Amino acid sequence: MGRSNITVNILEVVRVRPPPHTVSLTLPLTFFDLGWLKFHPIDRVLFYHVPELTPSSLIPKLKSSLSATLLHYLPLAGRLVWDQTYTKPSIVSSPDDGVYVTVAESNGDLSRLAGDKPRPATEFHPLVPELHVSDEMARVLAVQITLFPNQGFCLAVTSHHAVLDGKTTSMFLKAWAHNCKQEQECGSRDALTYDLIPFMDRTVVQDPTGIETKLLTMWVSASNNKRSLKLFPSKVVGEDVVRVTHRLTRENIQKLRERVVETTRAELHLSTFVITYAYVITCMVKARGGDPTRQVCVIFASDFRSRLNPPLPSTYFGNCIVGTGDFDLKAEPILEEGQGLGFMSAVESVSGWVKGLCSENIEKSMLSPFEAFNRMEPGRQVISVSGSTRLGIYGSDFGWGKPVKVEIVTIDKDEAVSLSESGDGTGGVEIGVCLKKDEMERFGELFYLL
Ligand SMILES: CC(C)(COP(=O)(O)OP(=O)(O)OC[C@H]1O[C@@H](n2cnc3c(N)ncnc32)[C@H](O)[C@@H]1OP(=O)(O)O)[C@@H](O)C(=O)NCCC(=O)NCCSC(=O)CC(=O)O
Repeated sequence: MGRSNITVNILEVVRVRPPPHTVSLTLPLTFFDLGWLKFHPIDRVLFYHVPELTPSSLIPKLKSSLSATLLHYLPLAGRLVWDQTYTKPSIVSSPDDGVYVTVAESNGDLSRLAGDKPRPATEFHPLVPELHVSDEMARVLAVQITLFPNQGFCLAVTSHHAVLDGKTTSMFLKAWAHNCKQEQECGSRDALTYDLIPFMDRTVVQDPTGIETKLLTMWVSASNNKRSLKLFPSKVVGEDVVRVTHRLTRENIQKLRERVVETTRAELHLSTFVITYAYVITCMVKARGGDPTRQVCVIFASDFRSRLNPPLPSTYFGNCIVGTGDFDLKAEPILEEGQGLGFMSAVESVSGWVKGLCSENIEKSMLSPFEAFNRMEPGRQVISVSGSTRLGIYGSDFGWGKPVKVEIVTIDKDEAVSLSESGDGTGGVEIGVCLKKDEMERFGELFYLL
């Protein structure tokens, strides 16, 4: 693979504001948001293949449609603030705020970057913008547009995880894409459809047991009794880490599902997500190998909008996700050889976690990571999911067609895998994986044994 000679030159950094006369806004964080306060931002890159595109036809349209979209998504133009006199952080947005947009140009090969084959993980880093974060203030969203002359462009969105979950980010991207496409096709914009207009009333989030206060106490004590928005330090991604996209077709998933049904009479939840994640966990644990008595941390986030009683609107803006899984899962049953025993064990675990999702467990799920991550031995394998199989991210057509590929860049920081519905709309799943090269080779060999 060799060292990369891709260059990315920054042409400009501009602040895109909402339309004039927009009001100021303050939106407090809820306990769902607070759980993610110090987690690294999520960097997504959407690649578009448009060889005939010129910068003058792309950049002004993306900027003006972003401005129009911010009218509905005002918190994204703003800042997260937490000074020493506020009990909890809030998002504030004033008319002078805006989203920083970086415009860049690259000599890279878009088809290769947007392909599936092994690529150095670090090659994606110059494509994503920085999100400014200090003790008192954090930007909420940053955007980078990188042009690949005669090939197309990529759009990177870096979002603060205490403000946006996957559902909110995908809703915003679809709204922005809708506005941009309309502007090109009709020279004007239709109103956003109901499903793209965010619902911002925070009073619908109930917290009868005071999860918010407990989380705030933990964050303050984790920062030497200071109120600080500083993020946890991120792991440096080595040059030996590669990014690969693996795919399961709808038929592959069905074949795996039948294998489970033939093996057990247990009533399992055999959704696309359960089969896919169990398969990925099996390959990850086997690719790492090692001491069979070791423990593995396996987690994923679930969307609780429809799981709360009463449910929240599906368009609720902010985080409404809860982490689930097992911090101390035994590797041994997953490492079992023969008759797909390891896979069966992983399916039973993931199925059990999904079936067990209920609002009564929210407090435990929100608070337990603090204790668990403090006591885990260094180097424990941690498997987690970024994105999801039903966010519809490939629907983000800004007027130049659907993205040819979407990557979640930040999975390389914490050995997460990214999941998304396959871009071709055939019901398969795309799985983004970042591992050291030798471990990735073992993962690939196991994955394609199917
Ligand atoms: C917990 C889950 C992952 C479990 O998924 P499952 O698919 O197993 O379970 P489920 O009950 O939702 O769906 C089971 C079956 O119901 C049907 N079904 C359910 N919802 C559907 C929908 N919207 N459209 C079509 N079918 C649907 C399907 O037939 C599916 O089976 P079948 O699948 O076989 O057709 C999911 O419910 C969930 O919450 N997903 C969203 C997670 C999320 O938001 N992640 C992002 C975290 S934030 C993050 O990571 C950062 C970021 O992204 O920026």
